[in-house]
Amino acid sequence: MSYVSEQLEKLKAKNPNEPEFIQAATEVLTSLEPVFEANPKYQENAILERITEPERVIMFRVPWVDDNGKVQVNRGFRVQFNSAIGPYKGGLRLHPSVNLGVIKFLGFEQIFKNSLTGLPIGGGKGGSDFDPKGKSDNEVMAFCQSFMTELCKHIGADTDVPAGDIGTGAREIGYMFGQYKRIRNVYEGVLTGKGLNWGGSLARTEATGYGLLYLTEEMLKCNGKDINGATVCISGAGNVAIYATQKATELGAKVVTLSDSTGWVYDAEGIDLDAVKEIKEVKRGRLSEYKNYRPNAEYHEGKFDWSVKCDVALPCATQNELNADDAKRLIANGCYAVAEGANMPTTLEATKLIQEAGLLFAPGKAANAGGVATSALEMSQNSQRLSWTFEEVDAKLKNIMVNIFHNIDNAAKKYGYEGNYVVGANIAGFEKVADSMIAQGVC
Ligand SMILES: NC(=O)C1=CN([C@@H]2O[C@H](COP(=O)(O)OP(=O)(O)OC[C@H]3O[C@@H](n4cnc5c(N)ncnc54)[C@H](O)[C@@H]3O)[C@@H](O)[C@H]2O)C=CC1
Ligand SMILES: O=C(O)CCC(=O)C(=O)O
Repeated sequence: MSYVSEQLEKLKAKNPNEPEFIQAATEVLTSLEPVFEANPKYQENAILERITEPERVIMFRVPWVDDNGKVQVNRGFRVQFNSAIGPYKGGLRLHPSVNLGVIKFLGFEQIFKNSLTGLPIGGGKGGSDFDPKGKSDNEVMAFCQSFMTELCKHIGADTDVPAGDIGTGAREIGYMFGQYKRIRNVYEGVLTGKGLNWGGSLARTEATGYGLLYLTEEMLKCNGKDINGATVCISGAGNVAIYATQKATELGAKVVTLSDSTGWVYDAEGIDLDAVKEIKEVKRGRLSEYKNYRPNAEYHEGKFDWSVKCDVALPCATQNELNADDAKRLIANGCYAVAEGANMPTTLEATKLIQEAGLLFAPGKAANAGGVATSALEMSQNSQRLSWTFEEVDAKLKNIMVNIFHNIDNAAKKYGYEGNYVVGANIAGFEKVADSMIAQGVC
């Protein structure tokens, strides 16, 4: 058994109740086999043993009082995974499915993603099993204040800088920032995704979706295809999905689907984004309302099954939302590219099928890195006490995404895996972190 396989078996035995973390680690470690064979220094320095163990896990009680005066208790997490190349950086997920294994998978992915951006940010992630859906603003504020009352002891502008993720948007970041300032008495860039009046960056809201399209556009271009004129299926209807739809449409593509946790819409004439923004960003409603705006569109209850014919598929909702059966449908329908806007939306089996069928496949840690990259640009602006224009930030974002594509393409080629961007992303993200860990000694 190879050293890498042995480490993977040990990891599985050590973390038996964390399937998402094991899934993410399996993909990364398997990709790294050729790197470990060619570079004995990584094994000698026990890099795999160290990089798969978080530097710190913080798990805490989050008590708050609901609108009926009843005490509620949630569980909070922050996994500070790796600080070799910069302060921990990564979002906070608020969703009932959150547990330690989910946050560890997200934090682990974040190490390599953040490295790929070329910016000085380490990997971390956090969140809670709190569900903001159906809660009043007052209840969301009560939760966020309680959550930050503990979290504020462990973060800081040069230590760990959280941000949004599923369930954490501008409203939640605002409440958390207010509480941090109140307790710590410092005004600093401790969170990203802040409001524009109080330290936020222009284009951060759009960044993950826009970045996904910049990378997809480059990947298609380098493989003789064009986003202009393509039919695109997108899943999700949150921050990433909305701005991916916006940029895809701007680039001349037609987006025909979106989904949320209760159902999905198919609009053959192209998604009406104003309607979606109204439903999701203003009303915080369900996609079932879409038909009120577009009577000719179809609404289907349940999970989106990727059955709509498309050229390009962009899963932008959540982990493991694109399974083997979905992949078979995409392949049968002539789809030629999949790029992940969400974190790990494609199961390992589905990824294998997609790659074996010869479709282009851009993994999330590369394709959705535009969000965290722009967060790092927000941190730079906060440090400088300056604000850049939308055009400046957007131009930097585009440049970062194009560079990421070429770096992962080159890393894949270097190790004999041309066109395998999963392997390329894992290797390109890993080398910088691993070399920094070696330079910093055993820690
Ligand atoms: N917001 C950001 O900047 C970044 C987000 N991501 C990832 O993108 C994905 C989406 O995040 P956001 O758009 O920010 O979140 P969001 O909270 O704005 O939207 C999430 C969307 O996914 C849908 N969803 C959630 N669980 C689902 C389920 N079980 N089945 C079907 N749909 C489901 C929700 O209904 C919603 O439409 C997540 O995987 C997140 O980790 C990745 C990089 C950066
Ligand atoms: O902007 C950030 O720091 C959060 C980004 C994030 O959570 C992600 O890339 O999945």
